[in-house]
Amino acid sequence: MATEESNGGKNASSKPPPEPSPLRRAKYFKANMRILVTGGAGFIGSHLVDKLMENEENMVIVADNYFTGSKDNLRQWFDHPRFELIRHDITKPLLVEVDKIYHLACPASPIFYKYNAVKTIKTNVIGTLNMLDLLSEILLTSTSEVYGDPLVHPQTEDYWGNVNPIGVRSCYDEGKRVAETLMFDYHRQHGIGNCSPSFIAYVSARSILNTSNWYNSIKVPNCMKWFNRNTDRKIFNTYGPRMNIDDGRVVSNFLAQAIRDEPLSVQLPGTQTRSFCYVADMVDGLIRLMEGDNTGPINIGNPGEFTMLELAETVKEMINPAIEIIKVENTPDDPRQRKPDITKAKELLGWEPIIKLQDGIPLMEEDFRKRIGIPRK
Ligand SMILES: NC(=O)c1ccc[n+]([C@@H]2O[C@H](COP(=O)([O-])OP(=O)(O)OC[C@H]3O[C@@H](n4cnc5c(N)ncnc54)[C@H](O)[C@@H]3O)[C@@H](O)[C@H]2O)c1
Ligand SMILES: O=C(O)[C@H]1O[C@H](OP(=O)(O)OP(=O)(O)OC[C@H]2O[C@@H](n3ccc(=O)[nH]c3=O)[C@H](O)[C@@H]2O)[C@H](O)[C@@H](O)[C@@H]1O
Repeated sequence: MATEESNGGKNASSKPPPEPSPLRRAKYFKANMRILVTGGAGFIGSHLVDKLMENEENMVIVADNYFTGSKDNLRQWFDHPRFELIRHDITKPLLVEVDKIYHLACPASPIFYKYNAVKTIKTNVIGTLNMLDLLSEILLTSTSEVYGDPLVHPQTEDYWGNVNPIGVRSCYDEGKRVAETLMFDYHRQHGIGNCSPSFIAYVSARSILNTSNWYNSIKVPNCMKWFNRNTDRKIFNTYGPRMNIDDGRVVSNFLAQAIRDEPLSVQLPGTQTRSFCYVADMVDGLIRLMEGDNTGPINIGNPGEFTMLELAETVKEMINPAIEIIKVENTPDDPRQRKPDITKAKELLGWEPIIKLQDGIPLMEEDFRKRIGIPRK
C-alpha cells in the first residue's frame, strides 16, 4: 500500500485541495443565513420565500407536504443555488441545521383544516414541537382565531379569547393556542427569564419566536440564549395572489364567483365582520418581527373592518356589477366580528399595512383570471 514515505515524502496535504464546486466562488455563497420556511409552498409561505430570496445573504429551505400548497408557487426558485425544497410532513421529525425558522405549516382555510381535524391538531402540536427541537430562532404564525368569537373589540394581544374547545373549528383554534403555549413554555423554560422582556414579539399574524432545548442542554452562557428567541404573531385574514381558487375562504370565493359569473355566496347573517390584509403587507410584518428583538405575540393585520355583505358589494362593484348576491347557510362557531388592534405592531415594529382592499383586489383578480382562464371583458 502506498504510504507518505514511499511517496517520496509527498503527502496529500502538500497539494492544494480539489475545488469542491465552482459554485464556491459564485456570488450565492455569500449566503450565510440559513432559513427554514415550513409551509413555504402555501399562499403566505411562498410570498415570504420570494421576499427572503431577494436577500443574497439568505439560503432558504422549504419543508412542505403539499396538502394545501403547491410546488407551482415556488417554481421560479427550483434551480436556484440558494434554495432547497423538501417534501416533508412536519408531524415527523426533521433534521436540518438552520439559523431561523418561519413556522407556517398548517392548513388555514376552514374547509381544509376541518377535513382531517386530528391531523390539523397533530400539525399544530407535534409539528410545532418538532420545529422547536431544531434549536433555532422560530416565528410561529398563529391566528386571530385564537380570540375565538371575541368579546373584546378590536382584539388586543392581551385578550385571552372566547374559544369553543369542542367545536368543529377547535382543531385549528385550540391547536394554535397549544402551539402558542409551547412557544412560550420553551421560551420561559430555557433561560428566557434571564433576558429582557423585549424578547417577546407578537404580530397580527400572532407569531412566536422561541428558545430551544438544545441550547439549554449544553448550558450555553445567557448571552447565547439571545439566539433562541420565540416570536408569536397573530395573523388576521390575509388575501392576495396564489390563494387556492376553491379553498372556501371568503375573498377567494367571491373573486372566483365574480369571475365565473356566479352569484356571490354571503353566509348568514352577512353582518359578521373581518379585516383583510394584503399578503405583501403581511410578509413585511413577519420579516420585521423576525428581525426585531420582540418576542410577541403581536397582531399583524389590516384594521379596516368590513361586513361580509359590504365585501360582496365591493367585489361586485369592482369585478362584475351584473352578478347577484345570495345568502347561504353558515357553519357553526363563525366569529361575529374581528378587527386587530395593531398598536403594538406600529410601536414595536414600525409596521402598518399600506395596501387598501380596493387596491389589493385588482392584483388578486389578475392572478385569478390567469389561473381560471377567463380574461377581463
Ligand atoms: N391566510 C390567512 O388569512 C391566515 C390567517 C391567520 C393565520 N394564518 C396562518 O398562516 C399560515 C399560512 O397560511 P396560508 O394562508 O398560507 O395557508 P396555506 O394552506 O396556503 O399554506 C399552508 C402550507 O402548509 C402546508 N402544510 C400543511 N400541513 C402540513 C404538514 N403537516 N407538514 C408540512 N406542511 C404542511 C400546506 O401544504 C401549505 O403549503 C398558517 O399557519 C395559518 O394558520 C393564515
Ligand atoms: O384570520 C384568521 O385568523 C383566520 O381567518 C380565516 O378564518 P375565517 O375568518 O373564518 O375566514 P373565511 O373562511 O374566509 O370566512 C370569513 C367570513 O366570510 C364568510 N364567508 C365565507 C365564505 C363564503 O363564500 N361566504 C362568506 O360569507 C364566513 O361566514 C366568515 O364569516 C382563515 O380561514 C384562517 O386561515 C385564519 O387563520
